[in-house]
Amino acid sequence: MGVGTYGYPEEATMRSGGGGGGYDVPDGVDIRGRYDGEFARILTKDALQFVVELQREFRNRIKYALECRKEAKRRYNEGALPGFDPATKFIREGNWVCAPVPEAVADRKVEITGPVERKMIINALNSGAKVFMADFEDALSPTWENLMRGQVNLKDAVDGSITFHDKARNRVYKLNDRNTAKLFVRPRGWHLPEAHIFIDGEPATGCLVDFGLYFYHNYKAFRQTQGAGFGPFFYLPKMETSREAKIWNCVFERAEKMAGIERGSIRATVLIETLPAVFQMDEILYELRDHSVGLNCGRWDYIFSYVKTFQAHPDRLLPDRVLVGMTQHFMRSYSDLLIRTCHRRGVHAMGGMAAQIPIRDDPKANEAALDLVRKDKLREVKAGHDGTWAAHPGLIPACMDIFTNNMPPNTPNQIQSMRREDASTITEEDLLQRPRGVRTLEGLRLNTRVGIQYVAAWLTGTGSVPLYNLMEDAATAEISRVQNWQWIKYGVELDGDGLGVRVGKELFGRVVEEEMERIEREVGKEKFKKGMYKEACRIFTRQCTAQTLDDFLTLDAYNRIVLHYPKGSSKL
Ligand SMILES: CC(=O)SCCNC(=O)CCNC(=O)[C@H](O)C(C)(C)COP(=O)(O)OP(=O)(O)OC[C@H]1O[C@@H](n2cnc3c(N)ncnc32)[C@H](O)[C@@H]1OP(=O)(O)O
Ligand SMILES: O=CC(=O)O
Ligand SMILES: [Mg+2]
Repeated sequence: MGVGTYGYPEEATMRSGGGGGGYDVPDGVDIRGRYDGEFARILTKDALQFVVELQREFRNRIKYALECRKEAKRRYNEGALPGFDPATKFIREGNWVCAPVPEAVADRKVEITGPVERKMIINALNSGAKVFMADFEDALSPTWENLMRGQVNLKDAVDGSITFHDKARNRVYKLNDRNTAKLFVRPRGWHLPEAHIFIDGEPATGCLVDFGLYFYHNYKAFRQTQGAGFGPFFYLPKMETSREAKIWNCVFERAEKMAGIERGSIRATVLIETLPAVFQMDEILYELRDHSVGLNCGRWDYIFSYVKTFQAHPDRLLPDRVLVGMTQHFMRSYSDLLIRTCHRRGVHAMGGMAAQIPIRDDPKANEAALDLVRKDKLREVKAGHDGTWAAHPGLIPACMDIFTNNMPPNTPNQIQSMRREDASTITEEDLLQRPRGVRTLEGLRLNTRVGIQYVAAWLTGTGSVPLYNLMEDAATAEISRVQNWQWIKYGVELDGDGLGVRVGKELFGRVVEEEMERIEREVGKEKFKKGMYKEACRIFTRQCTAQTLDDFLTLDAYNRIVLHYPKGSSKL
């Protein structure tokens, strides 16, 4: 059987036909995802028309921005280093500030994150965190079911009607009457297509679908109930340049015009999570200055991006993944410069995610994990961050205590009090400094064990998982993948365990075999057989041993989760 653009069977593509099997669509739209009465509440003709308008207006600029990424990659691969752009020095040195932070989101001491799953949305909004970042990105496997259910869930959450009945435990979940977290939504990155919705004969841009449908259905209720006249609020992932931020700014302006609301109503926090973007923080804020509520240290993707950017630089190999933390000089410099930049421009400097999660069955290990989280948060608040991320409700009290007790009393943030002028001396060399540490066989094994299990979960519709007592999502899995690739490509010596062995395809092949056996032992034969472990192993192994590094793990794996109507209703 032939394979279509995204690797799915052509037969399915051809049989899908226009009209999306029941959805009422505007001209130029072909819905190829499964029909569902609930999804039809979201995929209304008007909402789709808005997405179509965004797609038509911005598709060429998005394509151009992605071409620019390729061009930058070519330069880095030829030996260039990312750095500050002399042409935009006037922006970095100018005295402009962003629009004032809306009162509704002035206090962001702890933000919980999680996929747009129904029970988790309720738990997160009730969790006591100041903000909930509902995720279509790192924490979500973008199956048609997950995306559309996610939109339904968010709509119900914004209008306050969301409930969930856990039949197994006979427990009903609903929102607290008061003090629910403020909702931010993170759409996918620019690079991901939405292959279940075709517009003018090509897949829609994933993030325009996520943004467009959410905005269209929720802006009115959101501004009344959550934003005090502002919002909706967003997190924007994986950008590399201010050119990309400018597109988002125009998308926001377009949305505000469509809705007839004031310019600057929509607000967004940009994740600084690529190496090129750390040199563009002022420029990114400048483009979004009327729509900004700050920047966030997306530390996991940032580490991934360090490897990716330096894929052709064998002198910048990473040590074991567990050793690349926020105390490495390049990571600390990135966080310090982000704080200084944000506070100078009058917006939040948000911290990132500690990977530890509660360990239920081992109080001692649980206390040790909590201690690591506390240390990480203490470092963040003392450095000047205005808030941080928690992956699990069980971590919120500890994070909240640390941020509350280490900020000036009764202040929602430290934008004014922690200027961090000392960070103005941070240089390109500081931001690029090679991470220190050793490489071990256990590091290679752990990357492999975690990477395969993560991909297996992702292929079956789960985008964030607990593995070995840590939170794993697309960003952490990317580190495992690219680090293996880098070590194999350059035949690095494992210098940390006294073995002196060099990594090559043969050693990696043995590691994969042994780790697959271990995974089977750990998850049990039944689950192993029923799960997608073998498929995940094929994808992960191919990517780790490829001659040239794939840009994203999830772009390749996405081919495996696209299901076109009427080929078969969803198995996920
Ligand atoms: C790099 C980045 O981008 S980081 C941001 C993206 N990543 C994330 O958002 C990860 C979010 N966290 C999670 O997905 C989960 O916490 C995991 C997968 C790490 C752990 O999940 P589990 O082991 O299932 O958690 P656990 O069983 O301890 O959950 C206990 C309860 O807490 C709830 N819970 C756990 N995490 C969350 C969360 N992030 N938000 C809301 N509720 C949560 C569960 O729903 C469960 O509720 P219940 O008791 O009512 O049934
Ligand atoms: O999105 C957050 C990250 O660390 O990556
Ligand atoms: Mg990320």
